[in-house]
Amino acid sequence: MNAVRIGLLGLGTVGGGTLELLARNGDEIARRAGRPIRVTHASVRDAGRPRGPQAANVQLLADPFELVHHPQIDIVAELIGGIEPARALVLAAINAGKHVVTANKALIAHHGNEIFEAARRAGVAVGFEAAVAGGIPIIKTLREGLAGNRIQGLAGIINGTSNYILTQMRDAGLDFATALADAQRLGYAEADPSFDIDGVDAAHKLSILAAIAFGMPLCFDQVHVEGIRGLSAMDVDYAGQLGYRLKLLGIARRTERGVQLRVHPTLLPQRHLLAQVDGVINAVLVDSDALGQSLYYGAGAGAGPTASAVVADLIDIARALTIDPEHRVPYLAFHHDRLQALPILPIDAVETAFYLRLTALDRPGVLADVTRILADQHISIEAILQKEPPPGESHVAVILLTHTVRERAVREAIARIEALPSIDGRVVSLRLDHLEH
Ligand SMILES: NC(=O)C1=CN([C@@H]2O[C@H](COP(=O)(O)OP(=O)(O)OC[C@H]3O[C@@H](n4cnc5c(N)ncnc54)[C@H](O)[C@@H]3O)[C@@H](O)[C@H]2O)C=CC1
Ligand SMILES: N[C@@H](CC=O)C(=O)O
Ligand code: NA
Repeated sequence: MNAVRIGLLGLGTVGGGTLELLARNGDEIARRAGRPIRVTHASVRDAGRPRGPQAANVQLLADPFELVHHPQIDIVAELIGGIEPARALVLAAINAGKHVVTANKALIAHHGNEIFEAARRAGVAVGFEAAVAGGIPIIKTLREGLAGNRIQGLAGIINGTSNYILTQMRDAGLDFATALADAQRLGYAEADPSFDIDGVDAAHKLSILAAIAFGMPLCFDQVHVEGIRGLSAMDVDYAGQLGYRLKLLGIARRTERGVQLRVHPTLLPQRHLLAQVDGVINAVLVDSDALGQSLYYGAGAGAGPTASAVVADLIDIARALTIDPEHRVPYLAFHHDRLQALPILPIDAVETAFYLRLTALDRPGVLADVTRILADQHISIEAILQKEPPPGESHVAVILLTHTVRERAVREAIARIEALPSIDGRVVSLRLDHLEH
């Protein structure tokens, strides 16, 4: 049978890994797909850069638009990243009748609705498994493996770079900047690493997961986003002393009042499976009614793991080339005309437990003032840790863990606590979750 011909846009970490994997496992891939899958063309920004031996038989095109219109290409793999020109290239490929595979979560989160609509009109397929949690087949799992379930929620570590940084800070005592530089060197970070550390990349991925899990259009703009940039080693340490670990979580949960969509650092009990997920590894915990809780774990970034997902999509499309497009698995798992625009809860209305760290004058009565304010807001306390002041210091660190409470109540309490003359500076607040539902 004729080979399926691939045009690669970008030969960086993921493009290079894809080329390498297709070459390494070519025979088995052909047996699975029913025909060989061959990269025939690639478009790169720097044509003069030396490429590996796998690129020897690949024709390099300077103009990526020439590639997407090339008559001898069946599937275009967009692996350059960013919004433009990626969006224009993907839409041009679709309109030229090409199938598309992309690892670009920013593109799908912002323009997925438009891209899927264009693909539906053109009768072509768009694969984006690599866009969420790298090599973990989480999109296939939600769309196909759990298709019989009602999915109530999911929580995941879905940014490898920030998890790598948190792990290196905790275990190797590295500072933030050194750990980030390592993640960049290892090919985990985005071209603009602020996307990783400010939670934006995780929010891109969360919006994709939520759309697929709940059957709603993509709504990235409604995700509440906080990253790890402001975390201090002190809070990582205190969390540990209280039996918790800090992780950047993406959480999507259906409640009676609306859908929670949020990315923020979260304290997790040390014994929780997600608390054990370290380094570049990602994991997604899914709550669904028939199966119960299930956990998906694996490398969330890097050349090989991401190529694993890209190549799986290429094989899926190669297998489906003979199938009527109307009968393919829907992009967002639910039929496109059956998506529901569910209300998204503002973060003020979300209920969760909290870790609060305050710097207080070491004087009788201060703690009583604080607990009175919390009681006024109906916030009950689960644990208190008070550190001895260092010699000569007049202030102590006090850490409070609360029971579950409405976010608005905590914000009001924090404002009143910060106004107390006996409290120094800002109150550090981090959400805490046992993820038991
Ligand atoms: N690195 C990783 O672990 C993962 C990356 N991704 C996504 O995969 C995509 C690619 O990421 P990486 O390979 O890490 O980036 P990269 O920066 O290593 O590679 C991108 C390549 O595209 C080339 N490029 C940029 N603009 C171009 C243009 N107009 N025409 C042709 N080539 C162009 C660049 O020269 C570069 O070689 C991004 O969307 C990223 O978010 C997804 C999952 C994991
Ligand atoms: N920068 C991302 C790459 C994979 O999506 C990450 O660190 O997870
Ligand atoms: Na994936």
